[in-house]
Amino acid sequence: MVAVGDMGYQALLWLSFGGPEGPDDVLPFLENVTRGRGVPPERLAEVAEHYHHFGGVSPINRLNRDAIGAVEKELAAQGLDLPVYFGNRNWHPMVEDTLARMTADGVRSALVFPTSAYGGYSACRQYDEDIARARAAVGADAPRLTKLRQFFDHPLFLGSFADAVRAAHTELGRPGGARTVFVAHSVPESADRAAGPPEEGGRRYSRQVAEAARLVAAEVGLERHDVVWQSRSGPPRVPWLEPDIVDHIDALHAEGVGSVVVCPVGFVSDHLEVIWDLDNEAAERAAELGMGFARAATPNSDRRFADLVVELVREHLTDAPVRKLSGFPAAGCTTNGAPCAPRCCEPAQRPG
Ligand SMILES: CC1=C(CCC(=O)O)c2cc3nc(cc4[nH]c(cc5[nH]c(cc1n2)c(C)c5CCC(=O)O)c(CCC(=O)O)c4C)C(CCC(=O)O)=C3C
Ligand SMILES: [Fe+2]
Repeated sequence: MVAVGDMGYQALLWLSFGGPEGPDDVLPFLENVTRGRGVPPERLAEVAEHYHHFGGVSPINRLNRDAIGAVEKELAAQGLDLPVYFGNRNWHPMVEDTLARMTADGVRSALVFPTSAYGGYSACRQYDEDIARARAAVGADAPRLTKLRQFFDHPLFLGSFADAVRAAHTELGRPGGARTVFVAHSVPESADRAAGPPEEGGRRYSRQVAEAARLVAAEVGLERHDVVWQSRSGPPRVPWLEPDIVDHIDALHAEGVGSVVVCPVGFVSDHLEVIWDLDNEAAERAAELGMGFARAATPNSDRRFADLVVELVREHLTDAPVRKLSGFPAAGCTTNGAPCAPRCCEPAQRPG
């Protein structure tokens, strides 16, 4: 075993979104997610119903625990002695509590794996805010926390989506006959414009999503593909990234497209927004229109996901080459919650 502590890090903190684990958790969880964000009460009630449809349990915590188990095995297999801790932004185990435990266990410096591959406020900068908030809650003894970089263009991340898209086409059984549609979480137009350092011209989130989709499409050898969005929230008068996946299925039907493969390239696991908005709503619309529908799996279920995390860790421990397939700048790796660059992905001014 290599004592990674000798290299300056004593732990890996797995930092995720969090989700309810029973009916009584749903409302307090949603209040944590939306505090101060101007999400209308009608939208909250609607989303609460999605959770109650599954008994008030989001799969996200279980998926994270499964993935952590796989990463622990892979770290051990590669001879790296690095304990993994789990903390969330919005639900238990809360990152503040996890960081307090890490501090009590004597951790002085840790790496952080955020369960989002992309830049932008919700996908990157808000995890920096979580890190800063947890350190402030712990106080002067808080460990130094170094977040791993954005991995939307990593060959292991894109490779598992490429295999999943191929498998979904096989499942549909219409080789070359189905349109492939990549989908990511919508964000407000204003948030996307503010994504990235201002001198890069904004839109880091939507440009990275489009680039990830392009790279997967190229690896699969797709003739054409589309990039669309899901799960918009916020007041209707505020513009968000469009088109929405369900509207897009209507548009494809009108164009004469007979079947679709939907690939949730914006996410790492089959959490509630994937199983509700895609497997439920989008699949239902396709069925109503008589269209074929298959949804590509997310990387969490692929054993390469653990390899990806360990490879990102290794970038910090050795001079291992940084593997990335896009020409976009590597970003997101910062310490103690600092932004990637001045004014990078600044949070929008929110009502209230
Ligand atoms: C870019 C992005 C990602 C991908 C990056 C990443 O993975 O981090 C993501 C992931 C997720 N979003 C999730 C759940 C929710 N997101 C909400 C609300 C919002 N998401 C936004 C953006 C994103 N969200 C935004 C701009 C809002 C509006 C409010 C605000 O400005 O913050 C709401 C409130 C209700 C609603 O308005 O829909 C819920 C319940 C879950 C957990 C699902 C589960 O429980 O399994 C996950 C992984
Ligand atoms: Fe979200």
